Amino acid sequence: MPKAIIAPSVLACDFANLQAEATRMVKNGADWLHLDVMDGHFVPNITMGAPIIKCLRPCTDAFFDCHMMVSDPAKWVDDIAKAGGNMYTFHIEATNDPISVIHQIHKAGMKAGVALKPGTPVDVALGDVAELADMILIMTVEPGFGGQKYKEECVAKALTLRQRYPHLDIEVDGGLALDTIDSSAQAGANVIVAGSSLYGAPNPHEVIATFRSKVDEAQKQWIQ
Ligand SMILES: O=C(CO)[C@@H](O)[C@H](O)COP(=O)(O)O
Ligand SMILES: [Co+2]
Repeated sequence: MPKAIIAPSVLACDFANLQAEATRMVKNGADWLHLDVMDGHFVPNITMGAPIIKCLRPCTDAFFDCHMMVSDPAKWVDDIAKAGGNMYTFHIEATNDPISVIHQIHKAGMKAGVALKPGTPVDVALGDVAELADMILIMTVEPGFGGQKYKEECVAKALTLRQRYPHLDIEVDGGLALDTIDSSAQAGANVIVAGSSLYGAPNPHEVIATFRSKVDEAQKQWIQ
């Protein structure tokens, strides 16, 4: 059964101390690091790109979960692969040919994720996309900024996916915290991204452990 994977979003960290802030979460039990790449075009914000990911790569062995909020997903695949990205998750709204982008990502040696904005119906990810992708990301806020309010209505999409694809990694991203994790866990999401609720916590280790136990417990209902 898919196991809980906790992926702190470094978007909420002190970027002046990116190395220490990233490794701090790994020491606190994080499985992955979630790196939000924004191009100022697909979303109204600019964050980091391949040069920063490349600098961070020697600092940790953690799996780099690259969330690509970019208008041209095919354009950055090779750069992110060379920089040390492990998962390349692009937005389905940004391409007419998600299948060829998935193939390009695999050819570059990365896992392929496909992200859906809150207003995008889950139907676009069913069938070939879910069968070829390594992960589907259900956004629970509008992409572009950390610290937004969790949109609980989005988790119905995770439930649809989990019922059809018991082994698929399903990620949720946006507003995940101790008071919102339950609905995502119950809907079958197993990869939990959290920025503000982890970097703002006095005890990130406990928050990560709680996320993990809630997800692992909820996953038991889907498959043994
Ligand atoms: O992709 C995004 C925002 O576009 C996220 O990864 C956020 O960075 C999550 O931050 P919180 O909502 O947990 O503060
Ligand atoms: Co993200």
